[in-house]
Amino acid sequence: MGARAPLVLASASPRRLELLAQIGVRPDHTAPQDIDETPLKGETPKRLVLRLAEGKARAGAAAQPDAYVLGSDTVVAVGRRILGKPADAEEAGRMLDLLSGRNHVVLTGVAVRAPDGRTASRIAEARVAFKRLSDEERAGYLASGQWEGAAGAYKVQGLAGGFVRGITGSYTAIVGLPLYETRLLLEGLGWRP
Ligand SMILES: Cc1cn([C@H]2C[C@H](O)[C@@H](COP(=O)(O)OP(=O)(O)OP(=O)(O)O)O2)c(=O)[nH]c1=O
Repeated sequence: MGARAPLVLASASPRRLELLAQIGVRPDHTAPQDIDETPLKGETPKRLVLRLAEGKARAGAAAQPDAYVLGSDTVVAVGRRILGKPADAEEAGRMLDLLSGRNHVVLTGVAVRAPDGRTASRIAEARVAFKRLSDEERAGYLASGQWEGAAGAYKVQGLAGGFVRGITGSYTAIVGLPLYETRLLLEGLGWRP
């Protein structure tokens, strides 16, 4: 047996590191990948999160081919719209207006590339019921700044937890890294801590 292969988390998200730590997985390092997250014309949310998760894993592997590389991507799908991270407070407000009083789906794609080049990926999702926001709640949430860096302009693990009436599916998919699927992928490709 050769030396143990390192694990690289191809992400800038501290939440993803925390989630991995929760199941005892500690990447040797993180390598954020700055890839274009714009959906292709007609692309479904599922295809988008898979493409981006695989793209992040592949880009990370280009820099470190001897490592296991983990990439993931989260979007919110409401009706036929796909919501990524808002660029500013104005866009965040528009996203909150779309979510207010409706159900939506959060999807996270996760991909692992092994040192031998095999890649495996999965999608996890959650259905989220969001309360109708009053003008005061909307303004207060925008002022909190917690919308920054979150798909759909909210973080269920913060103040917005108080807006969520119910969740069906994977909670960790909403926070950015579905732990069940991630564990299956790492184990399936032979990664060992
Ligand atoms: C809906 C929701 C999203 N999010 C976060 C998870 C993801 O980090 C983020 C979606 O953005 P992503 O583009 O998936 O990830 P990122 O930009 O944070 O990190 P990287 O691309 O480098 O891996 O939204 C929450 O933390 N809580 C929530 O309730």
